[in-house]
Amino acid sequence: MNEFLELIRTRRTIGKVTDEPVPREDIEKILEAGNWAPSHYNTQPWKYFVLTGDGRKKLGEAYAKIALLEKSEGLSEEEKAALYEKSMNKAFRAPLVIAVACLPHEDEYVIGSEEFAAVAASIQNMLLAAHALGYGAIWRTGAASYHPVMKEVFGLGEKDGLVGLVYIGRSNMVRESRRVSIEKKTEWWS
Ligand SMILES: Cc1cc2nc3c(=O)[nH]c(=O)nc-3n(C[C@H](O)[C@H](O)[C@H](O)COP(=O)(O)O)c2cc1C
Repeated sequence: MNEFLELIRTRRTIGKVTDEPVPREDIEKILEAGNWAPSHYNTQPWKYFVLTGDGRKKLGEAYAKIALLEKSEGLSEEEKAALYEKSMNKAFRAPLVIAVACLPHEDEYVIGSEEFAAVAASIQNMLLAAHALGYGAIWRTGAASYHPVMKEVFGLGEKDGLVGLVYIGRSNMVRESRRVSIEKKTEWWS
């Protein structure tokens, strides 16, 4: 148990990883961890898109299309091409990208925000599993991940949404992180 608590404590957001491919059996372990997250009414509203190799191209094209739509005003053709390439490369920052979407259940008793909370729990499980397996991982979002183009690329419906793009790979990167003390975050009522 102490080991598990240590794992939670030592997980860090790692944005720089090598190109070394992640074996399928490790990917499946990470997905399995995600799939065991809790969800109200056990709706399990998550959907995973596993992007490796050229499978990352569609994500790159989405980043590039969004960048051109949002940032290309006033740019020369050469600058637009550079912006396209830079944005496309974002999808290739790790050998494995797992896009995690929330597909909220339609039943009227299901609360939409809880569905997204459940998917966040699923992502945290995946980050911990990746860390346990010795990988570096980062949960990325940013304006592009909520853009209609991104939704279209992943075939998401109106009420669905991308909750995170989880980039995973081997890394030697060491990062420190800080937390506000639990005393400042906690009221004890007894
Ligand atoms: C919803 C969400 C979105 C995030 N998006 C990004 C992101 O786009 N880029 C990034 O560098 N980190 C992103 N992060 C990671 C946070 O920056 C990171 O968790 C925080 O700085 C604390 O660092 P630690 O995870 O190493 O403790 C995101 C985290 C969450 C929960």
